[in-house]
Amino acid sequence: MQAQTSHPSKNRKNSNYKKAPHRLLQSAQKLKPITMGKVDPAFIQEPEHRPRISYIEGEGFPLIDLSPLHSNNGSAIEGLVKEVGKACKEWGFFQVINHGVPLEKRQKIDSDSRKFFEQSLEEKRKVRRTEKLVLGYYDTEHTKNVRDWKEVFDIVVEEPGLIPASPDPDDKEITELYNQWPEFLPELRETCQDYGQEMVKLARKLFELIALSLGLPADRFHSFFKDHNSYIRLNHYPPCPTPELALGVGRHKDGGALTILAQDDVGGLEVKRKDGEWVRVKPTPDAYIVNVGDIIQVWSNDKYESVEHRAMVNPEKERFSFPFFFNPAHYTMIKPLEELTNEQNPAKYRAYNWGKFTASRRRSNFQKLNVENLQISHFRISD
Ligand SMILES: O=C(O)CCC(=O)C(=O)O
Ligand SMILES: [Fe+2]
Repeated sequence: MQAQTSHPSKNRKNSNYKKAPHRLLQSAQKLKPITMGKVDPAFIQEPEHRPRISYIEGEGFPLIDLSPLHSNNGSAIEGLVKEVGKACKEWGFFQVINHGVPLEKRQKIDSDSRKFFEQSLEEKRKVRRTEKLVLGYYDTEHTKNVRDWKEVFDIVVEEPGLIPASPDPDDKEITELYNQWPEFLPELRETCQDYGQEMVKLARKLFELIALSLGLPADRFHSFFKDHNSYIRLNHYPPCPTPELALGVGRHKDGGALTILAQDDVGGLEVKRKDGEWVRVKPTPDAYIVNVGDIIQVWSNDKYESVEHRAMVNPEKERFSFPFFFNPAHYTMIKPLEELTNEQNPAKYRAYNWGKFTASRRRSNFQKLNVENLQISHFRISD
């Protein structure tokens, strides 16, 4: 299937929001967003970043059938590699079907997440994230200093997760990260572990396709992920009475290597197309949404770019999504691959340490800093 860019006005749709019923207002109040009849200003986006209630559905958004991976048909695989390369270059995002992840694993994480988030705040806060315990439940995340209309639960796929204790380059201490599991839902542990293993398998296959699409050997990236530092996030976006002012997740790029997202059938993910338009990714049953993270951008020396995205909220329906963030080992130095640079196309980035990069990002989760959090652009070599 081809990635096409069609004219935005052709795909414009009205989502026809109705007034939020009182009952839903109450459920949204669990996040305590409404003070004195007004939405807490912490959630309100600057006017230029507010979502549009009428949106463009990205009809040209690439949908890639991975079935050739399960056959031994060389020319079909070649076609697939081309499709992946084109999608990475033109969108930085694509959906995959026939990916080999058993549907039951996805259904299980979906149903367990629903059970988890419907518990009282008091129960969920028993497994809440703190500065020391950085995994678990969290409902006050901010993206670019505006609060997100969501609650999340974070899990590392391989335990213990290892990250530097601080962003300070001279501090060699490594922190071990352990998952926190809720007592009221003991099966969540196995569900997430199983799902995580499936995601790792899929991510490795996708990396083989990405490597081939860059003219590299299929296994070129594998060694970076030997001690991978990947995690799963369960996202719950409650109904929001003012979806025109707030976002479930504010605009951002993913800092890791590759993200694989499962979204439910409500929809809300928007991707910034290369022409600058925000387009909505239409939910496709049992498809996964894949996006290039900042690390692929650096490895490929900007051939594939990490793209901004955000999640809209809905006045009537709650929404769930489950991103899997595939990240290399903390000790990995990220820099443009030598095979992809030469005199005409010199490296555009200085090498940086992945663990220190995440440690710096984590610190800004807990302290309101006046500076922008660390970005790959800070390592860009000026022309
Ligand atoms: O929920 C979504 O659709 C997007 C979530 C996302 O981008 C993230 O958690 O990084
Ligand atoms: Fe994201």
